[in-house]
Amino acid sequence: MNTIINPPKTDWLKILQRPTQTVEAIEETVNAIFDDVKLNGNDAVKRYTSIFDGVALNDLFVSNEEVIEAEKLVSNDLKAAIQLSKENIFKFHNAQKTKKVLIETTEGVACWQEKRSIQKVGLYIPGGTAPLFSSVLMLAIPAKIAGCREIILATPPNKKGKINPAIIYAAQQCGVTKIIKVGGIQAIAGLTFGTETIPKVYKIFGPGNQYVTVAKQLATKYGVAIDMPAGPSELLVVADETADASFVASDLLSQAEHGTDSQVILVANSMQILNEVAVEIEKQIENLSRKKIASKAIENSKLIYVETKEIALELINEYGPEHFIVCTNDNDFYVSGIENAGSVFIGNYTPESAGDYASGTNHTLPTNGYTKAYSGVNLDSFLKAISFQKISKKGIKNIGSAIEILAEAEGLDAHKNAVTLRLKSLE
Ligand SMILES: NC(=O)c1ccc[n+]([C@@H]2O[C@H](COP(=O)([O-])OP(=O)(O)OC[C@H]3O[C@@H](n4cnc5c(N)ncnc54)[C@H](O)[C@@H]3O)[C@@H](O)[C@H]2O)c1
Ligand SMILES: N[C@H](CO)Cc1c[nH]c[nH+]1
Ligand SMILES: [Zn+2]
Repeated sequence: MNTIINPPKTDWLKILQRPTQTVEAIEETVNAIFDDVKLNGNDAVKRYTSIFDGVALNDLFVSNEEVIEAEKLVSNDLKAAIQLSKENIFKFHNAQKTKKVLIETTEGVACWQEKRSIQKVGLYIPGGTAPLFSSVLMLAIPAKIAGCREIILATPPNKKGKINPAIIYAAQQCGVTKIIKVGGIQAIAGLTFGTETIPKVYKIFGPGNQYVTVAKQLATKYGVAIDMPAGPSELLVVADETADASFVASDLLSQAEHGTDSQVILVANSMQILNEVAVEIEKQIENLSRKKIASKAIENSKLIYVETKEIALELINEYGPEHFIVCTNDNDFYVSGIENAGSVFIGNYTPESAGDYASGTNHTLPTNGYTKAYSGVNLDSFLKAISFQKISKKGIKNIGSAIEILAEAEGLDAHKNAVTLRLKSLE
């Protein structure tokens, strides 16, 4: 891990660069696969599954037999843990329901807003290096609360053409309509264009590696909406001498183990905690089953010392981390000052893993600096807001002449006439 002391502001951009590839670097591959899937449907989807996942599939869908088998393969302990996680995610997302907003803007002019669900949604569940069944809960639970009608889940198969039973079980528990055994760019292409058997959806959700993330971004060219670019995991911890170095190191490693292109950063006002965390990382990494992946990610990672908390906060907002842990003697300063972050974890006893699995918040979050403009997945991600207005005779008299003047000033006679005719009818 690189230690950087008091970097000048002019260096921040370079220091805070993500290790992921750019859209430009992956675009060509995505475009070629999109064109092929658009033209050749399932044949192309199967061909790319064979190239990238090393398996020749006959059927792209999880069968009823596989659903029954999955239920038997998941242990009771795991089922109970899934249940607790499901309940907390449900509570937090159900509480996000909003009431109809209604207001009379001028006497006789009623305006209101109501939410409606997006009817067909595609959920991408990563499965390349770890079967992220927790992401099923994070996406399918709010989709169901919102009232989405068709919930199509796509996830890569293993070399035997199977999906991890916990993914199937979680999907079943959360009311997913269909599971497609397809991952990567070909899955996003299938959900974007539809094939002989894969339904075309209106919005695609979910995290994934850089290929999946770029494919989602390019899918928007074809009229499909996406939740956000949710790529390789990131974590930034701000800590001082009140933090526990072993806790901080464990948190940094928890996100480093996701992928070689994950990035973790420690910002500190104390050289002591910085050094202690570095030692702890070396120690703890030895016992990880994904040591190789975590070590590679740690190479992309930084320990940054800055003089003051004000400088620390400015740097953190410039980076805009997906996950932000605050462990200092003045947590309120960071909590009230944070502008750009996906999800914030406060205090020594709030590990990032809690948000990944069971606190109730959503773990599908913007990465790569997109926290500056995007929210993480929440109930509203699965809803659209429709506005309504109803104007009475009194109402049109009240606002009619203003509309006429505005329409005339824009040179739009027909707009003006639509009001003038009504006002005349009321004379
Ligand atoms: N931001 C978030 O909210 C969030 C949440 C969970 C996970 N993640 C991230 O999701 C990612 C999961 O990645 P993963 O790889 O394990 O699973 P994945 O399912 O995203 O990707 C696997 C697929 O990538 C495709 N692929 C692999 N190499 C390719 C290549 N060279 N060219 C074209 N396609 C290729 C294959 O089709 C494969 O099925 C990690 O980076 C993790 O950090 C992010
Ligand atoms: N930390 C990931 C989001 O970046 C989500 C996850 C799923 N499982 C474990 N972690
Ligand atoms: Zn995680």
